[in-house]
Amino acid sequence: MTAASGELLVIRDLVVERPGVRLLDSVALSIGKGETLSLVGESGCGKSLSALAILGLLPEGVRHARGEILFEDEDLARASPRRLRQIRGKSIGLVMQDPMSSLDPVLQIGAQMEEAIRTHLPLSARQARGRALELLDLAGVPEPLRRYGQYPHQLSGGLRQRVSIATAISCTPRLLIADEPTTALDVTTQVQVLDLLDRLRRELSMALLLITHDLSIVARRADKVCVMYAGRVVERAGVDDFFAHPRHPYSKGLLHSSLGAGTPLHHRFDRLPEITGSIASAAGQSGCPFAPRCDQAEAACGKTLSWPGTTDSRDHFSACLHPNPEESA
Ligand SMILES: Nc1ncnc2c1ncn2[C@@H]1O[C@H](COP(=O)(O)OP(=O)(O)OP(=O)(O)O)[C@@H](O)[C@H]1O
Repeated sequence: MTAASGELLVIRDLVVERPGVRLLDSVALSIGKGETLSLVGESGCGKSLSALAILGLLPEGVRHARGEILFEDEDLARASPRRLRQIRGKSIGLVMQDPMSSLDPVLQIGAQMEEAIRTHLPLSARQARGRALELLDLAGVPEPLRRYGQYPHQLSGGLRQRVSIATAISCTPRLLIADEPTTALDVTTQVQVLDLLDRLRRELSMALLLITHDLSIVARRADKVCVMYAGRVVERAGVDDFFAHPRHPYSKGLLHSSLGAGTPLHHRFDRLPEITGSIASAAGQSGCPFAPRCDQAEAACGKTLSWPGTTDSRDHFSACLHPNPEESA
């Protein structure tokens, strides 16, 4: 997993902390050009913080302690605030769960899009207006001219999310980070917004980092998946391989608890246990963070702080001491 292999983004050994607490621990992942990587895991496992670390937007009091974030071979973890401002919005776009938090409620849609566009592109006001209307159209916003003069509260949730997507892609970024982009939307609108992201990814040759807790979205939309637990990546794989041969006990539990009877993804999860207990704030603590909830845990699991995990021949990584039964057979 090197930047030289043509990957767009390579994160290695990323550690993020607040005083006395390690929030992200040895996070490693990579996204190829034009690829969709899904980051999954339950609430508080570090998905959003990983995205914020990429963008150089860690919250106050939270700091990057170690590791590289290579974007097109440039280490963003060591980039200046000025350089990060150039990259954000231009080379890397961000779409958040609640469009109201990225849209300014007192500014007309068009005005805020123009502002975002002119921050990065040397366009006149007239050209920026043309570009904004083009982007609204590209993002499937009906009657772009009318919407242009409206305020965010005058739009439905789905339309607001389309506007924030249109703004995020205004400079044709190479990477779009979408943090739970459909969680606040009804089911039909969710599908439309995911379809839109997929279409834009293909048309603009963008890579997509799709943060979600919904494995059915991962199955349908992603090329690769990265499962996080308590600030660590516990499993990383191509999507087909992940659903056919999940390796980490946490992933297996996650699959089991999220797949209803009759879900056609894979039959083998019928035998897997529910995940009991709750996520431990265990990042950085001694031993496997999942051990307290794992039915395979044994004494060794509590003593393996620096367990590096294993990567099999299909580039499928799992941070578990126990091989799958089929691997050890
Ligand atoms: N501003 C902050 N200051 C201190 N700790 C924070 C801050 N934001 C997040 N954290 C901590 O970092 C850890 C990871 O949080 P993060 O928001 O990345 O989780 P998440 O997986 O995105 O969860 P969710 O699905 O609920 O959004 C949590 O333990 C959280 O309490």
